[in-house]
Amino acid sequence: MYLRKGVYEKLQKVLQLLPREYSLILYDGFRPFQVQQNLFNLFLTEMKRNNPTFSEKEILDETLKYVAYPSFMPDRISPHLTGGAIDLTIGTLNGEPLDFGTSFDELSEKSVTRYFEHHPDENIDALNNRRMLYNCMTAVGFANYSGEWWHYDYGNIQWARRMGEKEARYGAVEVTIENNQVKEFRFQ
Ligand SMILES: C[C@@H](N)C(=O)N[C@H](C)C(=O)O
Repeated sequence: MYLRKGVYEKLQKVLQLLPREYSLILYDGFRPFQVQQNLFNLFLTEMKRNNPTFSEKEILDETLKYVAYPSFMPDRISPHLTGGAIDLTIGTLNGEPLDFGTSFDELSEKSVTRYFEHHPDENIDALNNRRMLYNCMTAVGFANYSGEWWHYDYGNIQWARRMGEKEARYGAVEVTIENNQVKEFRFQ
């Protein structure tokens, strides 16, 4: 997995804040454009299959809650293309994920970070675990995407907007891929 150095350093700080019996499980970091595009198409197809009565617009609007549109445009860069976005959870020291109330990437309203704040009786463990991740991540400077409890940003345009920063620190990263390996990075 590739990440911006600043993101990696902040994750080290998060590990120091977490109670000693826990670890961080990293699901996804930097994504090349092609990967974002494939993910977007996969989610769109899944959304269509799950909601056969939805209009094209409803399918698109719902899909965009769970995956960013693949874009290099500076004011709407997909966050994972910058290396400044991380999808993660908290696990035991054996790498077993704690209960966060949904699986990673679940297409469900329960994936909204604050869902259990409004439904605490449904799953108090998930509520507390989401709070633990949120508090540790925001304490070191990450900003959460409110639609997904596992997605945090640092340094990209989404982070800058949520934090009231004048500008992003990280733009998009383009890569050349050969034989499924990254051969060259180009920083915008
Ligand atoms: C696909 C999911 N893990 C994700 O990363 N969603 C956000 C919104 C994204 O694509 O940036």
